[in-house]
Amino acid sequence: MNDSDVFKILLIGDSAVGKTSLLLRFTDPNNFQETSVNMTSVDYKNKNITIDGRTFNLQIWDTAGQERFRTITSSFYRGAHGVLVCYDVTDQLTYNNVGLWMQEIQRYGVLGVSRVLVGNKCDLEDRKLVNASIAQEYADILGIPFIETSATTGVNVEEAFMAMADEIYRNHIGGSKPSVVKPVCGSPPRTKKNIC
Ligand SMILES: Nc1nc2c(ncn2[C@@H]2O[C@H](COP(=O)(O)OP(=O)(O)OP(=O)(O)O)[C@@H](O)[C@H]2O)c(=O)[nH]1
Repeated sequence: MNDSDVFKILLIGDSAVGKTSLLLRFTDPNNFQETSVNMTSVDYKNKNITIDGRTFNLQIWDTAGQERFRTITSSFYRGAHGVLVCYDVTDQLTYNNVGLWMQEIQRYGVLGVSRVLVGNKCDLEDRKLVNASIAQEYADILGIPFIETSATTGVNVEEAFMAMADEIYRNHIGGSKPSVVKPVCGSPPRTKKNIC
């Protein structure tokens, strides 16, 4: 596998939005246990995926709690192809802070880094505070995919990482595959073609 076939992907967002859970659910779905998430200190995990018949290695990095102290350094962002910016759909503040995380990406990220906006914990329907249409509007303004996920049930987790991989594939490799994302838990798929 060439270096160009490795996609470095970061998970960022406020503390406790479910970044580690998403990472573990995606990379090891059969062994996913919520109880082990808090005890696990993850740096990064790998998973191979296929796009247009070509295999790519996703190297997915977790902040391992550094964001609590706002000590994410520029080295974390170095060489990143894509960033999943995560918030918790039941916690308005984590959504309000998404703009700050976008600024961090601009400040430290490489030019043209791909982004996907992820609203996690969509299984907690009764406690939902962040309206998906507001998040979708924001993502549309930025020209990036938006998707709601649940690391607990697994809903849309694979789709979120695949949307990220598709973005990187198109932006960095020059592939033409459009991201097809099902943004809200249970809504019909949506094709995104107008990414800058
Ligand atoms: N209901 C529900 N709970 C979730 C979901 N994802 C994560 N959680 C819970 O939310 C809490 C925080 O999850 P983490 O995966 O540790 O979140 P994090 O963003 O990595 O947190 P830090 O390590 O502080 O950065 C844990 O108790 C998880 O079990 C989800 O999709 N639904």
